[in-house]
Amino acid sequence: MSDSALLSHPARLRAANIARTAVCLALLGAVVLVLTVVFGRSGERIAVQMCINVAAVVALCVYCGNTGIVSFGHGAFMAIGAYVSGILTMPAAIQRTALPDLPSFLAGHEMSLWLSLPLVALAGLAFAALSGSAIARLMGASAAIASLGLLIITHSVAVGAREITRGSQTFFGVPRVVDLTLAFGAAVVFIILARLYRESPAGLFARAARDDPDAAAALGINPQQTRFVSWCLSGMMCAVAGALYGHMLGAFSPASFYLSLVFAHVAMMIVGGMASVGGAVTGVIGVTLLQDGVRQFEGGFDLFGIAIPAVFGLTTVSLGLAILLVIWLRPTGLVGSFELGPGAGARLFKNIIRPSDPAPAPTRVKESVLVADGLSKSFAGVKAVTNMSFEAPTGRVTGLIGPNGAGKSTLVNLITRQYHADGGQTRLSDHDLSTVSREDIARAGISRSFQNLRLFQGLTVYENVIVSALAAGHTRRRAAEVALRELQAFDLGAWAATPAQSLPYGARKRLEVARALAQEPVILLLDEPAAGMNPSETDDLADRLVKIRDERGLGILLIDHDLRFVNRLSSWTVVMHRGTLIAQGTPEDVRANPAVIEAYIGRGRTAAAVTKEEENNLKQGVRP
Ligand SMILES: Nc1ncnc2c1ncn2[C@@H]1O[C@H](COP(=O)(O)OP(=O)(O)OP(=O)(O)O)[C@@H](O)[C@H]1O
Repeated sequence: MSDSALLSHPARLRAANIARTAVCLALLGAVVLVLTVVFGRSGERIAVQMCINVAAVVALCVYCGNTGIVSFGHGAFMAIGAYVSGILTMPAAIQRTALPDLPSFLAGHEMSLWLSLPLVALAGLAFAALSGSAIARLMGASAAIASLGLLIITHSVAVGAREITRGSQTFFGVPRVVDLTLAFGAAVVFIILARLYRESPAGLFARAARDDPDAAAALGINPQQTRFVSWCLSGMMCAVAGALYGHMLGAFSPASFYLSLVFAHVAMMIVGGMASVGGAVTGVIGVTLLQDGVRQFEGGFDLFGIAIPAVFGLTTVSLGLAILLVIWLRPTGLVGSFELGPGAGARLFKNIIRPSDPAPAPTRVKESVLVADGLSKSFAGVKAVTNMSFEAPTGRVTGLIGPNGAGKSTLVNLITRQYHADGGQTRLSDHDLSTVSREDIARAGISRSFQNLRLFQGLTVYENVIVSALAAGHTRRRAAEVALRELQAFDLGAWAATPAQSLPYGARKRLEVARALAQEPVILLLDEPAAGMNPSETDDLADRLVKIRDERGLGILLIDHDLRFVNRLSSWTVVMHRGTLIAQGTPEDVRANPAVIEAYIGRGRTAAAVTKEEENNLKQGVRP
């Protein structure tokens, strides 16, 4: 493969990412310019506030956008940042009056803002690590409520710690050094940081775990760890944004960082769309302009000679209406799940991977054997799998068949440790896998597809595959090569920049197999990869899998109800019925086995009573 082809593909994606970041920056820059040129001093004041809000909401989105969890706790980090920086930068003379009982190690530092910011970031990080060790364990509504609890606790502590914060009284004397240049610069740095994190391996892992924690864990990604990393980075950035906010205000109290600020930021994030940095920026701009526009009319106005009286709370009501409207018309926010700019919806960068780009050569896996030894599992008395033993070596496709409810998927879930076995053992050659974590199964070289599609819906086709290669421990460059190879192997290159959720059904099924293969597994477990495909799509998938089996030498455990598909690929078939092994052998032997015929066709009849037509169907591999 030519170097230029290899280089051009990551380079094209990098260019698309830079262009998307530039779109965010240009959007903010244009609004700031218009505000300052058209409205002068008052416009500049709004622009400073807007830029600080952009920094805060983008920081909030680092957690919320990448994990899918709405946090109400980020006001706590902003408060910490503002108070830490306020204390460190306050002139000593004012400090003696304002905070006479301040502990001596905190007093009289008189630092510049620039010196205080790294300490603010450290304080934010330390608090985030402490709180994150608990909050990162939670998902969804529980995590959101826990974050609200964090906000309430921090607020109470701030009100109570009078020697340090002046309690609920105004904390004054903080140098007002934040001008438009500094606020805009901070917003730019925060946007770039958030974009870099979003596209980094850690950001991709977090987004994958957000979309499907089980599928992410099956790739070796630890969902809790990804939430912790996002929380820490987000908390640290929020603390810095809080410090800047404090230095913009000059005087504040714990109430300045409490519910009204938090809800305003969450509203901005929801209006714009929390899954993207562009969404955060758009939300802040939209809500700020709406609020400032409506505020002009709050004190009453004249409409064609009719005096409209003052409406108290008009700004809040309009914000509430905006949120309702957006949630109703566009639940994912104005920008949606994907970044603004080229690449979104695969419009401009449709052919990120051209069909003409040659794929790097696949590697042959080293010989191993997957051994299931006496595996059992019951669900509330239902024996799903009982004492199942079989082997699936590399270099062979092992078919695993059985009627509905036979226990095939449960068996795969036991091997991949999604379920914990009641008894028995799984080994990969000499490596005992019976007690390792789900993530370690992937690291041991076993990857899988799921019976029901479990793609990362908020990721593009390319991201779905590269995240798998990155999770397998490849460098970014190597992961890009592997992703390119798998996308080509499954004819998905033209859809590289398309959101996975927009693919046609057959392509989605192929993408799940491509994603599993990007781990370069020793053993691949395919749970009904052809389910729902039409005959030509099934044949096409079979051709691709045959090629992969021959080229790479990996072992495949193939489950499917389409016996023609299974028989075409596998040279050894394992048959389950009611959770137990009823036969195994070559496909021909298995087809002639009376127990198999009875399990499939008998339904209470004996093998002798099977009609000629039914027997022929089974022999030809027609789906029973
Ligand atoms: N999480 C679960 N909780 C309770 N029962 C379960 C669970 N998973 C599977 N079962 C039960 O275990 C038995 C085996 O189900 P399983 O899905 O493994 O069979 P299968 O062979 O994969 O079936 P199919 O071919 O229809 O997918 C069924 O009776 C099923 O209802």
